[in-house]
Amino acid sequence: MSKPITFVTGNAKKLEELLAILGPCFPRTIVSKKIDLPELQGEIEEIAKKKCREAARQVNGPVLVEDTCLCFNALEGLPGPYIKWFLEKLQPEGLHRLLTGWEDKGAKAICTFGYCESSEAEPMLFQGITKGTIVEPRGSREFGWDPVFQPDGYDQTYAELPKAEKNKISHRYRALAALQKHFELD
Ligand SMILES: O=c1nc[nH]c2c1ncn2[C@H]1C[C@H](O)[C@@H](COP(=O)(O)OP(=O)(O)OP(=O)(O)O)O1
Ligand SMILES: [Mg+2]
Repeated sequence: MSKPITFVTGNAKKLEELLAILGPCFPRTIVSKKIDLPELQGEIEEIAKKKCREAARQVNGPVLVEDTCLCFNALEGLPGPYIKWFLEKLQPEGLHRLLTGWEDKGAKAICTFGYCESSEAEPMLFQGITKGTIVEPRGSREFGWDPVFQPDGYDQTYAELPKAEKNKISHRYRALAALQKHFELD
C-alpha cells in the first residue's frame, strides 16, 4: 500500500476544490495539513519546487503543495506569484482598478502543483492555465480573486459560476488533470 499524500496548504478553499475535482476515484489517499509555508520569491516553477521541498522536509513523507498566480498581460505577468499580497491590500476592486490605464484586460490564472514522494526526492510539477479577463468584481466573495476573473468564453466570473462549472475549466482543474494522469499511469 502506498503511503497517503499530505496536501500542505494554509488555504481551506484550495483543499475543498482539490477534493471536489479529484473525486473518490483518485488512486492515493489524500490527507491535509495546514502549514503556512514561507512565500518564496522567484519564477513560478522555482517557487513551487521550493515550497514542495520545504513541505516534504516538515512532513517527512509524500507531499503535495500548490501555488497559484494571477498574471495580467498588460503588466508583463505581474502580480503573478505576488497576487496574494496585492489582493490582501487592494481587495478585488483594486485589482480591477490596477488595469485602468490599459486597454488589455487579459489575464492568466496559473496553478502549479508540486509533488514530492519523500524529502530526498526531486519535486515533480503539474501546471494548469486558464485564460480570462479582469472585470469589475461580481459574485460571491468566498474565494480570493474569483469575483474579478472572467474565464474566456464565459459571461460570468469564477465567483458567479456554480462551483461545479468552475471546477470543469479552472487553472486548478487543468493542473489536477495532469497530476491525475501521472498517478493513473503509475
Ligand atoms: O482559484 C482561485 N480563485 C481565487 N483566488 C485564488 C484561487 N486560488 C488561489 N487564490 C488566491 C489565494 C491567495 O490569495 C492567492 C494565491 O497565493 P498562494 O500562496 O498560492 O495561496 P495561499 O497562500 O492562500 O495558500 P498556500 O498555503 O497553499 O500557499 O490567490
Ligand atoms: Mg501561500
